[in-house]
Amino acid sequence: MLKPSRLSRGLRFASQTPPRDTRYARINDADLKNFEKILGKSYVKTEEIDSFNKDWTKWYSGNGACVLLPSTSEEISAILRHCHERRIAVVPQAGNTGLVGGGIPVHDEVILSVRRMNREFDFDPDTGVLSCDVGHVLEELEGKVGEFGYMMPFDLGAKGSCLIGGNLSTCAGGIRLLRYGSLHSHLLGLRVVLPDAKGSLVEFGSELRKDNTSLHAHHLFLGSEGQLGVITGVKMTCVTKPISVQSAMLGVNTFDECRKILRIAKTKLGEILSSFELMDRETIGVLEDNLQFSNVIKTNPRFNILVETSGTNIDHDREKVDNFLEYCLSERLANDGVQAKSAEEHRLMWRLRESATIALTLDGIVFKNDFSLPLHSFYQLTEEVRARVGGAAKRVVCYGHMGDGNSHLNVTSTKENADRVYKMLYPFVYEWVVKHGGSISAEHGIGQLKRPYVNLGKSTEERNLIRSLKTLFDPREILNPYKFL
Ligand SMILES: O=C(O)CC[C@@H](O)C(=O)O
Ligand SMILES: [Zn+2]
Repeated sequence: MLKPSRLSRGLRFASQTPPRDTRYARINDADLKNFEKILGKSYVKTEEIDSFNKDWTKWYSGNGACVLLPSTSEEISAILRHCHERRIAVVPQAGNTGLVGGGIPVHDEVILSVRRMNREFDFDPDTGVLSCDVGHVLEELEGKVGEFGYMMPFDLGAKGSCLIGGNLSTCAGGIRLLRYGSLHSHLLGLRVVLPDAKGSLVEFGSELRKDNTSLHAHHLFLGSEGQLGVITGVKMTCVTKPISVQSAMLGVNTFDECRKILRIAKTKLGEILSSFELMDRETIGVLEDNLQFSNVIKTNPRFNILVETSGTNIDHDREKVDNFLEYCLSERLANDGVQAKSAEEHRLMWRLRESATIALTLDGIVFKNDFSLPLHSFYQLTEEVRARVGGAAKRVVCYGHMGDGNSHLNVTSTKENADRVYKMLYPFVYEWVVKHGGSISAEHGIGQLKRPYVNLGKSTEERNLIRSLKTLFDPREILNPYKFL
């Protein structure tokens, strides 16, 4: 029934695919029968499961033996109880929009999809607290809380297909983090099924904003990439929807000036600043070449900066943005600055920023990176990489959430040059980032891509503690094996 083992592409480049762990049982007919008993026949899939076994970029692919599609926490509990007893490895999967292969099996792990976990939805418009199952699509939640005058406190390019469960387990960041903080700032409680002998269903936290009656253990699950338990429900705060959203784009000649502009944005736009995004000229190049988009700024600048404000008074916010732009232009920090005067202009600015990922997938093999870096070395790495890979790569582009120090350095190459480029990049970039006080995963997670490098810069004490936590939650290590824990 199972296809022969294949290597996933990301790991092939890393040439460190961990071998299949023989402690894990292979699925047999009796297991499938039991899953069918728990879920019903239609929700245990063994055929046409390619879309679950591969990520959307086709970079990772596994041989998951079957896909299970539960719709309640009780069903997940029964599944994990069985998998614990038989020691069957399980990969929890949400919307499958990740970029590091965290929700894709490495070998024949059972895929536990939370797509059907979308019954519960409850929203309190007084407190802004959302309680829901984890299978809701982010954009749908945005629409639902929008009816009450609220919005989700984060926004991602993948919002049309990513699920809130995946957002939580990767601790997704996105373009509004600068204003509203990370998911940790909004998480109040979680319902989790543990992979223990009972398939324990545990409610962590509460729906209270202030609750110091226990350890805030629910925060451990944010960014744990489904390795401690399966999150099935969340209680979190939403934020009020802004009445006025303004966008502006600036053309800038040097990265030093971009840093100065960020400081000015913080002081001049203050409480309404919600995004500060960067795109270098090479990013605009890939958008022009592969998607035929054109830059909103016509001075062919070295950098494009996209600033967004979210506030409650259109006239007041526009005036603030005008003053900010005027200041940057008069101080010659920017060579051009445009404020979006219509919804269409706003859309065109954001289309540029949000389409970079797609434009790159049309460029060949893409080596993706997601670093947090201190601002003084934020762009230095891109320049060093450009000099290092020389003509071997097709493009070296940098864009990202400069306002919170998150750079997406992407390198593309032809198929023929891919191995060469890979060797020039890794581990060089990871070591560089750690040496300069950065993080090798700002918001995309570790997944399969960075697993071999996850211990860089981490102390033995920290690693040992984290290992013991894993064993505590998942004594037979069945949840998302071959990943960073
Ligand atoms: O494509 C990337 O590298 C980044 C994707 C996403 O995090 C973004 O900020 O657009
Ligand atoms: Zn990002």
